[in-house]
Amino acid sequence: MPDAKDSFWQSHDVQIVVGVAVVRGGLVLAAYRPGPDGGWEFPGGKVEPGETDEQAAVRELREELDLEIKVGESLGPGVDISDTYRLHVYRAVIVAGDPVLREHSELRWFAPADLDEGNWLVPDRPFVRTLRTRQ
Ligand SMILES: Nc1nc2c([nH]c(=O)n2[C@H]2C[C@H](O)[C@@H](COP(=O)(O)OP(=O)(O)OP(=O)(O)O)O2)c(=O)[nH]1
Repeated sequence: MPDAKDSFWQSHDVQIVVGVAVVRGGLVLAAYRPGPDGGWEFPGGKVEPGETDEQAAVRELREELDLEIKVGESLGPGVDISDTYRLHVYRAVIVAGDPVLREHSELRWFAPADLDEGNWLVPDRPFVRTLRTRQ
């Protein structure tokens, strides 16, 4: 029998935020989210109703960076950002364009060995570790 806690979780919609680890020439693209809760993050954003993670990733990178990408493998299980948001991260390669700075304060290409998860948003850290150790 499900108890009250189970039915709460079952009825509770979790919204997915998709992050994209764009890899080019062995380097990973990081974007700096400004503000008091800022830090390095993967470009991306919230998946809209009716969209797949992949469609959201393509749309967000077009909007945020003017970049056309091809989405690849998932970097691992989703990580909770809060009670309502969960982060999914995928690898991607560039199909066309160069990243244009629009919404972040900085864009930087990191060699995997130089990735320091301590400077990243907390939910991103397991994915950053995966990139550093399994490039
Ligand atoms: N884009 C992105 N957001 C992340 C990452 N890690 C992480 O905790 N977040 C959080 C920050 C935000 O609270 C939330 C995503 O919000 P967002 O502002 O990027 O989403 P969005 O582009 O759809 O924008 P909006 O709904 O505010 O208009 O997820 C990450 O790697 N990339």
